[in-house]
Amino acid sequence: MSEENEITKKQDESKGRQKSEKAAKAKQNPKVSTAKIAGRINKKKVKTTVGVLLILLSFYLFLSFFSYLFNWQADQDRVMNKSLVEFLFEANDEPVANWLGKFGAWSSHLFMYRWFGISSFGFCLLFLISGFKIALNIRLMPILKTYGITLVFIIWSAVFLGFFANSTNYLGGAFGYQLNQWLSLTLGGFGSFILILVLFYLSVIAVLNPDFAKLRALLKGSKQEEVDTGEETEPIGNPLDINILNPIKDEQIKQDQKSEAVHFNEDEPEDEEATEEEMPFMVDTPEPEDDFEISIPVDAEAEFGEDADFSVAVAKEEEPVNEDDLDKLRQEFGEYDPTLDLASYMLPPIELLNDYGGKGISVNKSELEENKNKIVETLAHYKIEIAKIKATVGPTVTLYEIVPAPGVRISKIKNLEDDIALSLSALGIRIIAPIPGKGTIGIEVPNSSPDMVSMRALIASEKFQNSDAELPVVIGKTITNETYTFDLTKMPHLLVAGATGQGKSVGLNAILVSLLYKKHPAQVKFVLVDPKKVELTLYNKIERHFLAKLPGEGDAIITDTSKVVNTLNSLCIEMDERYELLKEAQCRTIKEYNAKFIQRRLNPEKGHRYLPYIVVLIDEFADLIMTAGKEVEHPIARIAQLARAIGIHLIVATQRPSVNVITGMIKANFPARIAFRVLSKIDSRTILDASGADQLIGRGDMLVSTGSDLVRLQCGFVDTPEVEKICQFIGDQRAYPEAMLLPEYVGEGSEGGGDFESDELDVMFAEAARIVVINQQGSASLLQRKLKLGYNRAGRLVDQLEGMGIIGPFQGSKAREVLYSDPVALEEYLKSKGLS
Ligand SMILES: Nc1ncnc2c1ncn2[C@@H]1O[C@H](COP(=O)(O)OP(=O)(O)OP(=O)(O)O)[C@@H](O)[C@H]1O
Repeated sequence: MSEENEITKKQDESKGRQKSEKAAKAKQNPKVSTAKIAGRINKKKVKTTVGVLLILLSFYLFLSFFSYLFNWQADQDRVMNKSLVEFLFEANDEPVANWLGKFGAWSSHLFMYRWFGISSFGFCLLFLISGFKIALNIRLMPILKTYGITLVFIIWSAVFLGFFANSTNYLGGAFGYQLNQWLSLTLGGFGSFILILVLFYLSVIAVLNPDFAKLRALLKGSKQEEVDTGEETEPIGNPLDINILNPIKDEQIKQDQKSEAVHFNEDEPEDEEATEEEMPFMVDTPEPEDDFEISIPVDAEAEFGEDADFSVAVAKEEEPVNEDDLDKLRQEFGEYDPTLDLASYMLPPIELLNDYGGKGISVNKSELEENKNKIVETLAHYKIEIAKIKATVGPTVTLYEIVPAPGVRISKIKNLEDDIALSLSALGIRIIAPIPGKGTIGIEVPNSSPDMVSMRALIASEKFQNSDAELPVVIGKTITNETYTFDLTKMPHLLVAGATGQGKSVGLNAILVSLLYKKHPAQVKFVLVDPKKVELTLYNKIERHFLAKLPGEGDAIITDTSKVVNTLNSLCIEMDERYELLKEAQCRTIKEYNAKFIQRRLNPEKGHRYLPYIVVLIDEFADLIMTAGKEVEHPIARIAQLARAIGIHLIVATQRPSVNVITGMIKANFPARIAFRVLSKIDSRTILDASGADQLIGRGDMLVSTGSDLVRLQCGFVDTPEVEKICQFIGDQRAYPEAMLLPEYVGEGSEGGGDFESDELDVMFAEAARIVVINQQGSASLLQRKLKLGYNRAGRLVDQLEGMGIIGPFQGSKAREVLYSDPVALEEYLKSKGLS
């Protein structure tokens, strides 16, 4: 009891000291304190106030203008030629006729008579939309566009109406009337009228930018061909106007709040032998994030719809093109926009995610004090003196940063690492000696009541929303409560390990959800491998938007080992094809290639296409290696070695990070690794090349290694129902006709089928042979399409065509050679075999 009192007393004293010190500091440094005061003025409150005032002003002006239309004659004498002050404070006590009093009479006279006449009503609209945007972050209309159109309309209609006025009045206001007077002196009445009409025409062109090509085409009675997406075609906006990829961007995002240090015992030690009580000790308490506000503009679709119909069929309309023609194309159509096929696609709104950690980080001071004392005691036991100790409270773990007393060697502490951990004997203690980049030693101790980090807060964080990464991923929060994001393209592959139940699946969902919140279906595709058959099934709903699969496969999510082998080999073919395309385009990376394609500098007639990133996620890799061994290891190693430049990225997860699963070859190609809690030090070393993952506390506590440094994070939590809602939201939107098809891969067993007897041949053999020869292309996917066959039957037909000498053997990424160039010769051959 007395001990407790003493601690409380000390804390009070330290608080008192803290306050007086802060006051002293503020006096010494007035600049800092002014900045602090300014910081306290909540920007949001100022914005809300300004916005509400604008909305009220718009209603006030609207009513006063409206009243002016009926009462202007009654008030005009009193308002005429008076300044606001003169009018408000005139001796006359009689009320004015305007419904909104003297100020209403004066302001409506100003706008309607002295300025722009009746078109001044347009200002009410401008104040209203600005007010809504500033106060409530609601975009009633596209702001810039509305401003442009309204201001042009106000000026033009004032001039137009002024043309018909005999004196200054509320039609065109003084502006419209005077301008007309001057114009008719300069150009004459008729000339002015023509000029006004010309101005109208120019304004329409400048503001609305109508599509004259389409008008011309309509007049000629010919319609442009429209892009065939296999579904109902929607009006497609001008690609240059579209910014559907970042609907959250200009929404208000609350920033991560910076850590604020709470100091205990801030006095510097008076003598070298600082006692335990006098030890300088600070606690860093990262403040919880405010409730974030985020809304997705619901009018995104409407905006695109407003634009002129933009039907692009570049490849079909133009003959094979050279560079000059491509330039012409670019000028005519603007840049290519890969998202146009699904122009109305909307990113999932943040409301689909739950807010778990709303209350923020809780600090238990007595727990902190207790842990600090234990650390100091333990170190004293090993004769290690401490100059300073500081605690940073994170969501699940508190980091005690120790500055050893002068003369104490860090290596001494490092050598005693295990003993110290044993003495502190708390679960999940990790010692970092020294903390890289600092001369301090870190001891991480789990909090007794950990806080959850919700995915919602991570997605809404400024860092993620403003990330310009190609494949941005937000996965968790660091110990200092900072949001941790990374670009998957830079990793460029990820190895994820963790014992069962430690948060691996949640982590994988967090990665996928991050990408779904930032990317359009045209930009990224997922290949999902789920041998457990239950973890990833939720993503079935987004098959036609985001998934890629082998031709002829029913389900896009792969659960069968043999299909994994085929898919990985197919990805190798895709990789080779992409390298070929990059080589032809003289680009080094997919980013450069796509940029060139968007600028229409690559010819689709030559096989160039926009290349989406492909993220391959393999859950339970150990299971695969056990069943398929080298068959999967080989293509995975190939992709891992080569695929970074062409946009294929692997995320491989496993429960058992043993050396026969994570082999040297795999490890060498996966520099970035994520470890959730594992069961042994050996597992930790296998995955991270360092211990530490065995000391994590589970439930999303994890270590991320990016080659050079190791960061401890608390993984963002996203529950299955949330993922389901996100997939449902995406799945309900318009989709591509089918999942992205990967290149066809015919397994080794089915190569070089040998000769066939004619009664063994498929009944569609002759038909298939004709299709192959007419198209001069020997592929199963062609037969599948033309004959509407399943993948297996088309594959068998290809074998038979090869066996009968109509097409050549399988050549990896290249199409098979067709050995008959002439349909007549083929018919003769078929006749000779009795097949025609
Ligand atoms: N980031 C997190 N924050 C809070 N709790 C978490 C977090 N991640 C996981 N958990 C808790 O741990 C439980 C197990 O997580 P998860 O299903 O991801 O484990 P797992 O490692 O994938 O297990 P398995 O390999 O058996 O599927 C979750 O149901 C949840 O209660």
